Amino acid sequence: MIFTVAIDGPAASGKGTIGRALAHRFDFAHLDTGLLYRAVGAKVLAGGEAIAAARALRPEDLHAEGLRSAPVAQAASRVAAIPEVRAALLEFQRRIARREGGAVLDGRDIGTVICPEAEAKLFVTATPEVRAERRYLELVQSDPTCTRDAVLADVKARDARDTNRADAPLAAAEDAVVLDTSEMSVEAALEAALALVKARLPAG
Ligand SMILES: Nc1ncnc2c1ncn2[C@@H]1O[C@H](COP(=O)(O)OP(=O)(O)O)[C@@H](O)[C@H]1O
Ligand SMILES: Nc1ccn([C@@H]2O[C@H](COP(=O)(O)OP(=O)(O)O)[C@@H](O)[C@H]2O)c(=O)n1
Repeated sequence: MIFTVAIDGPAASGKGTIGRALAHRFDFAHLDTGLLYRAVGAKVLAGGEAIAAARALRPEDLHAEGLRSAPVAQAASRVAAIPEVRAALLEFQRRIARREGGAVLDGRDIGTVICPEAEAKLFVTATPEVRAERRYLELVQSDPTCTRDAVLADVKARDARDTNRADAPLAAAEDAVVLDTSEMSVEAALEAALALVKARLPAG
């Protein structure tokens, strides 16, 4: 069966949490596409050139140390605005999206550009303040010097860059179901996502 769940939304809205849970539930593959841009961003921070790094990206690069850090997130959103970087990463994502056995991809442009034909599309969002608090609680564990204000500024800067770029900007597909998780528990968000996927799965 070919079945794609496309999950898009701004930073720290809960895309990955929902994506992982759905993939586990239905035994689908899961690709956190942000990791591709983070891996390219990390290579640029290490002195590489963005387009060359994107073209040379290998699956093991997605497991590199430190990809979740704030500086790598900012570098990711800068390289993500370069059309040649996006083009270099497109085929890999499409192949996974349409693989036999089902797939969940989360990112910014899955329902709009990578897989417009996805059977189920979710746009997960929350207020910048709620998202920054969630991300702060994660980041402070590995970097005790990080502050709520700095994380909120990072989230807002990245959202603005991702939304305003010309190529594949962050946007909800017209046929996406919007899930605002600002006042939703993880469990409630998962339940809503699960209901959408179940409704779209072929009967039987
Ligand atoms: N509905 C929710 N309520 C509270 N915390 C959440 C919710 N969804 C996700 N989180 C937490 O917020 C953080 C960011 O979630 P994540 O799924 O990694 O977001 P994204 O993939 O959009 O960046 C994680 O620590 C996650 O446990
Ligand atoms: N499909 C995607 C996924 C991520 N990205 C970029 O990669 C950055 C990091 O994405 P991410 O999904 O890991 O970020 P979080 O939502 O986890 O904070 C984003 O800010 C975007 O600039 C993108 O442009 N397109």
